[in-house]
Amino acid sequence: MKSPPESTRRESVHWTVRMNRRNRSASYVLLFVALGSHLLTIGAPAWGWVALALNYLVYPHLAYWRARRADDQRRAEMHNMDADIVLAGMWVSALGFPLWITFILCASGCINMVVFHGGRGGVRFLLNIGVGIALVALAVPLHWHPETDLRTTALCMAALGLYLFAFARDGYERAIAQHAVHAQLRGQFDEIRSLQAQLREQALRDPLTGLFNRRHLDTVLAPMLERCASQGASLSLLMIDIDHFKRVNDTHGHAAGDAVLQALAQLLLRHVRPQDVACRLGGEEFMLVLDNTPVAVAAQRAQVLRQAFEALRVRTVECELAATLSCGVAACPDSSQEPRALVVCADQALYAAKKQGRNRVVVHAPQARGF
Ligand SMILES: Nc1nc2c(ncn2[C@@H]2O[C@H](COP(=O)(O)OP(=O)(O)OP(=O)(O)O)[C@@H](O)[C@H]2O)c(=O)[nH]1
Repeated sequence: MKSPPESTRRESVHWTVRMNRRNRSASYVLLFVALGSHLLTIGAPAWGWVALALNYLVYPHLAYWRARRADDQRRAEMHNMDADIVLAGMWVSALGFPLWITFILCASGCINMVVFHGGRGGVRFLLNIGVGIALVALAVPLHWHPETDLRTTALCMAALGLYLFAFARDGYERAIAQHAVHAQLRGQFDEIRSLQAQLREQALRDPLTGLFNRRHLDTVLAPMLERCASQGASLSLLMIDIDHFKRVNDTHGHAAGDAVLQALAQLLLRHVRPQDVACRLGGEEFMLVLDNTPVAVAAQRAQVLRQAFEALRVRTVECELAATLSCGVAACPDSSQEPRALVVCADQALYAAKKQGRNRVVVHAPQARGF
């Protein structure tokens, strides 16, 4: 993979590098004071002070500089943390394992490792501290000098307290930031879900009339028929077509035709029950699925609809329109129990209604009945 250009690399600093720089610089000043107090007590030679200044005042900046320049900044920062602990191991062993100093260096190093590596971080900490001790042991014999004076002990306590405070504050800030991101994601997720629901609804609706479309009919008809069959109930289809609709368009324009289609859709919605399904199949063709309705009742309802539409006046800006409809009725189980066949039966009945002069209801049956 191509690494980002030098300028971009400089500007974007990984959050681990940024956070550790701040924490390392601050806590290392505290450690400089605490360890300096101990060096003062034991009368350390000049090179001890130089090493202390290099490690606790200069090294944090070198570590940051190195990680920031790295191609993989996070990885480089993890190596910095390894180096922190190796150096801590060298200090505690060189000083004869003073208990308080050993405790604060080990506690802070171990916490860091576990936070970034989980349980394995504990093992990594032990390996690194062991390497530090071993390096010193290779150079000088190890000795045992566990005591620190009161001043150094108090400074160690203060340094550890401040380190833990800074650490906890970082954890708090990260938790707050994560909470904000989580809330934002939840908001976006809810929005996506509501858009999906809208899309699903739109995919099933005819945009002009708001009625269901043929796709929805195909989805619901088979299960409705199955339920009726299992309950021994009837289900009726009303296939409705506006008569001479082309004339409406040709005479009054497409917008007037649309108004008639919408008026019929409203009429159908006023006449259906919640369990019925009203669809626009396309053009000027509509379908009503009347749940749990025997054919005779369906024919009566179709007749009521036909009359209501005939009496309806559709007002547009330019004119007032009237139209009629023809309707074919087919019922389950009378005509068929199979969805497609039942639709074909209703279509045949509609065709018969048109053929018989329009503005009428025809029921599909072995002996077709007209009204
Ligand atoms: N305004 C409008 N017209 C439409 C729409 N969809 C289809 N049409 C028109 O509906 C008309 C249907 O005409 P035909 O299929 O010949 O039927 P018809 O004139 O109603 O004649 P019959 O059904 O035999 O009584 C055509 O002129 C189509 O252009 C629509 O969404 N809006």
